[in-house]
This record gives sequence, C-alpha cells and structure tokens, in this order.
Amino acid sequence: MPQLRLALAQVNAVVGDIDHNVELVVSACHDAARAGAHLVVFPEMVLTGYPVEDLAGRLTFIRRSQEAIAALPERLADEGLGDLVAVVGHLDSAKPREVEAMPERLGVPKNAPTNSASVISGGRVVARYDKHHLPNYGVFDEFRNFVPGEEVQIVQVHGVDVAIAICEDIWQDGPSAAAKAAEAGLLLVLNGSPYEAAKDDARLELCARRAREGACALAYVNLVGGQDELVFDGDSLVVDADGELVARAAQFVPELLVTDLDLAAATAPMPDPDTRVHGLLVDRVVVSSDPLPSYEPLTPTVAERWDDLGERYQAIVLGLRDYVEKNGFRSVLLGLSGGIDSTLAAAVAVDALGADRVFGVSNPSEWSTEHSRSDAAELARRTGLHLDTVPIAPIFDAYQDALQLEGLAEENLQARIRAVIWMGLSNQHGHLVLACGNKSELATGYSTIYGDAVGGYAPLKDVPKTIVWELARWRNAWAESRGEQPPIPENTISKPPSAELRPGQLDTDSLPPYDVLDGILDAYVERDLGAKAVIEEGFDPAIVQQVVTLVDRAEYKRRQYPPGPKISARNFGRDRRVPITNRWREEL
Ligand SMILES: Nc1ncnc2c1ncn2[C@@H]1O[C@H](COP(=O)(O)OP(=O)(O)OC[C@H]2O[C@@H]([n+]3cccc(C(=O)O)c3)[C@H](O)[C@@H]2O)[C@@H](O)[C@H]1O
Ligand SMILES: Nc1ncnc2c1ncn2[C@@H]1O[C@H](COP(=O)(O)OP(=O)(O)OP(=O)(O)O)[C@@H](O)[C@H]1O
Ligand SMILES: NC(=O)CC[C@H](N)C(=O)O
Repeated sequence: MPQLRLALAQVNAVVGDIDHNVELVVSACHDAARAGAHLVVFPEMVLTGYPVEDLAGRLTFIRRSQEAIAALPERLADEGLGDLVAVVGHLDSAKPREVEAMPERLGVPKNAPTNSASVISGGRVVARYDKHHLPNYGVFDEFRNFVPGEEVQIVQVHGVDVAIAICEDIWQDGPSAAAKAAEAGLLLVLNGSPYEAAKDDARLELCARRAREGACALAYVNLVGGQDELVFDGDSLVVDADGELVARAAQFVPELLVTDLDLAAATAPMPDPDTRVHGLLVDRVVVSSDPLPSYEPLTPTVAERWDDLGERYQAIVLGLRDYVEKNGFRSVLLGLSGGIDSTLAAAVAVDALGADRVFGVSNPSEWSTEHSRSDAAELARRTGLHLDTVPIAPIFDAYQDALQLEGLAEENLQARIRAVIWMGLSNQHGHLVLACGNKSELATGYSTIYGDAVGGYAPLKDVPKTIVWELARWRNAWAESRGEQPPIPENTISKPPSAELRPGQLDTDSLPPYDVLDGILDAYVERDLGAKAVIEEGFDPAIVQQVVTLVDRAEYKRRQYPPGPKISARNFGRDRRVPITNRWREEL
C-alpha cells in the first residue's frame, strides 16, 4: 500500500532570476497539490538557478536568496498549499557551527554561503540541509564558493523518515550509509547534474546502488534547461529499496513526475541532541507521524529514452534555445556555406527556435562552388529558414586593392569579410550570430580567428566532425520516421568537406582524414594520453606529431571561441584547462 505520493518537479530555473524561480516553485506546488502529492521536491538551488559561480560571493545576492526562501512558506500557506511538504534548493548563510568547522585550507571566505535545501511545511521552514560534498572537478568549482554542511537531516512525513542529500553527496560515499543508519524509508536527492553522453545510465546505476546501500527508496530530481555551456537534461527518477526503477521523467523537457511509493514506516527513535552517525550529527524533525489512510495507487510512468545520438542532438537544441531565450535574443544568424557544419547548426537552430527565427546568409566568393549556393538554398527550402545572399567578391577586391595580401592571409581575409557582414547584420537586426565550428576544428585550430570563429554561441563546439555527420544522418532519419521532410540535403552529407578559401581546397589538404583525426583527438584530448601512448594505439607517428602540435598551438584560439553546449565528458571550456603560454611539448 502506498504511504506517500511524491512529486519531483523537474523545472527550468534561470540563474539570477530569483523572482521568476519563486513563481516556478509556487506554480509547481499548485500542480503537485492538484495531483494529490504529499511531498514535492525541487532541484538543487532552484531558487537561484545553478550554477551561480561567483555570484555566491555577493552579499546582496546571498541576502536576496535568503529573503526569497524566508518568504516562500507564508506564500505557499497563503495560497492554500500549507499541507504540502516542499523541499526547495536555495543558497543561504552558513550556520555558525559550519563556519567554525570549515578547514582553513578551503580558501573560501568565512562569510561564504551554503548550498542548501529547506523543508517547508505549514507555513514555515521546518528543517534545512546543507550540501556536504562540494564538487571541484570537471565543470564544477563549488569548493571555491561554498561552505560544506555537516549534518544528516531526517524529516518524518506521514510516518516515513525521509533523508536529504544534494547532488555530489550521492557521488561520494556517506549519505546512503547515514540514511541506513538513521533507518530512513526514502532518500531525496536534489540535483543540478549537467548532461554528458551516457550519463543517464551512470546516474541510474548510481541511484540503484545508493538505494540498496541505504536500504531505502531513492528519489532523484534534476534541473532541466541550458545555462551557458551546461545543459541540464532532467532525467529525474525514482528507484525502490532494491534499486529497481519505479518511475522516470522525460529528458530535456520540464515535467512533474508524480509517483506513489510504498515505503518502510519510521521505527527509529528520535535521536538525542548530539547523536552522530558516521561522525555526523543527525537532526530529525517530525512534520507528521500519522500514516495516511490507504488509497488507490497511480500507475508509475517511465518515459522513453532518446537513443545515443538523439540525446546528444536534443541536448544541443536545448542548449541553444535556452541561451537565446535566457539572454533575450529573438533570432539567430549564421553563414550558410552548404557544408555539413553550418547546415547541421541551422537544422538545430530551426528545431530550437522555429524557422522564422533563423536567418541564414550565403556569402559566395570567387572560389565558392555552385553547390555551396544550391545546397544552402535547398536547406532553406526544406526548413523554411530565411536566406539572403551577400557576395563578398567586391569587398574582397576593395581590401586587396589596399592590402595586396597573399597565401593564407589572403584566404583568411574572405572568412573575416564574412564575419564583418554577419556582425553588421547582428548589430542592425539584433540576431545572435552562431559560430559553426566543430570540436575537431577547435582542437586543431582549423578556423579563422575573427573570421568564421566569430559569434555569440557555438552549437557544435563539443561535437567531433565524425559525429557531426552522424547527427546529420540521425536528424534526417528521425524526420523520415515521422513522415517529415529530412532537413539536411543529401549532397551536403556526402560531399568532401572544404573551406573553399582557394580553388579546389579540401580539409584533407591540411588535416588527416576526420576518422583518423577524431581517433587521435579522443586519445590525446578526451583521455589525456601522452603522444607515445597515442602512437601505441596504432596511429601513424607522423600524423600523431602533426595533430599534437596543432592541438597544443591552438589553445589561444579555443579561449577566444564562443561558448557552446557541453555534451561530452571533456569539453573545451571548463573541463579542459591548459595554459595558453606553454612550452610543454610531448615526447614522441
Ligand atoms: N599564441 C597566440 N596568442 C594569441 N594570438 C595568436 C597566437 N598565435 C597566433 N596568434 C594570432 O592568430 C593569427 C593566426 O590565426 P588565424 O588568423 O586564424 O590564421 P591561421 O590559423 O594561420 O589560419 C586559419 C586556418 O584555418 C583554416 N580555415 C579557415 C576558415 C575556415 C575553415 C574551416 O574549414 O572551417 C578553416 C584555414 O584554411 C587555415 O588553415 C596570427 O596571425 C596571430 O595574430
Ligand atoms: N560561402 C559561404 N557563405 C556563408 N558562410 C560561409 C561560406 N563559407 C563559409 N562560411 C561560414 O564559415 C564557416 C566555416 O566554413 P567551412 O566551409 O569550413 O564550414 P562548412 O562549410 O559548414 O563545413 P565544411 O567544413 O564541412 O565545409 C561555415 O560553417 C559558415 O558558417
Ligand atoms: N551539482 C553537483 O553536485 C553535480 C555533481 C555530480 N557529480 C553530477 O554531475 O551529477
């Protein structure tokens, strides 16, 4: 028999827009109450958005966040939601004991805040948990910004003991053992867990393991939406005490996941003050100790998953859409060369924003092939995006009259003239310019800085070229499976890639074939192998030397490249930080 109807509110919070986020929370509480939920749980730091980075150091921001969480219980009670128990993530001031316990070596100011979750019931905050484990690897810098918590928090709701953890807490040992020692029936986990390929499988496995260790059900609620380079995929889920999946929300869209749970009733006595489990203080608060009368359970929902390519595509779409919307742009503009990169970027933009908000520009030069124009026109016909043509030959000639550039300088001039045109149109019409480079180009510096590398956002920045083609094929196949026109012209997928900056130029004039290049990049960039180890994987030593040299030299270009959605375990951004000025060279 179920004891608790639980609602997981997978919402799209906006960093820094506390008023908006409060409204999101109130509205989801109404939805949860209408669905008959007894307990509603929100993601990590839902009131401030996540991650707030160094905003956490501003006293004005900390104060506003505290005011918001302080005012929320009364607001919920006033709106008739006083009976609902809500667990809400926010930022708060550290408790005196936490400040005292904080080791000096943290290097965090003593007035740094905590990453907290408050339990709201009956018009007041009845308990507050502060995150213990502050991740400081990959894209995360929480050690820099927060004071760690040090208490285990148990809240009894309708006779069930509920433990609380925040995101990284379950990636480290501890909370599940504490939940077990405290004999909790349910562990709630509030998350701000960004997407990367296959992470959903890792999360499910982790949640199942922690549930078994804790001998309790586990409910995991994650943010959804884009925030600069991060994309939160949602993927909220519930597992039972055996680690079996009970319910799962859809990926990449907001959802209120409502599940009835059959949970172990609380039996543990109230702890004495200063009781410790695994060295941690336990605080247990009783909201309601009476079990609910039995009721007819809902059928749990388990949303279908995207396949591997589908989820990467949807992550890029959501990342672009939220960057555009949350930064107040109406439209995007991109140069359309008829090549695979700009075409895939355009297809993503149309899926993210609708064709009416996507503006393509064809900028043929003296060396442009006929298919560069006809393929761009065919893309516009298939998708309905706006297409204009602005030839660059007269502008190029005017520059050359003045400059007489030769070789690479002359070639790059074309890319830079295009960039001036795009930025001019952006200034005039307010479009956000998209840079269309892929991860293989970024790795090797194969783009013209202040030329095709200009822009405000780069949707394909974390997509290796071989995956660009796979995503293009996936997108067309997805359209076909739904009886729709595939957006990407076949010729765009099948033709050999070329920058078209000189007659007959091919990417392979400067780079190894992309399947070889991406194999080497996977070893050298994603897995950080030394050059010798890359060669031992079977790659030609001369090609490895060429690629490693290109990668090492191109750091300055990558640092100046626009942000783009992280979809891999190691993006060029916060995941891989190497010096620009750097004389380290790999031995071969
Ligand atoms: N360490 C450093 N720190 C800061 N700036 C540094 C620097 N080293 C060079 N620079 C600057 O960068 C300049 C060189 O970079 P840049 O001007 O980009 O020129 P560069 O990298 O020499 O050439 C661009 C390459 O990208 C290729 N491309 C261009 C356009 C499109 C595509 C494509 O298919 O997608 C490919 C093109 O064929 C060529 O191989 C130097 O002149 C200097 O001003
Ligand atoms: N003729 C052109 N008209 C408009 N934009 C162009 C043109 N040529 C290049 N660009 C812009 O510069 C970027 C880099 O050019 P490049 O030709 O290397 O890329 P691509 O054509 O998209 O892909 P590929 O490298 O597969 O050909 C393009 O993605 C596009 O945004
Ligand atoms: N916000 C966090 O603590 C995130 C860290 C965690 N390992 C994740 O990505 O899921």
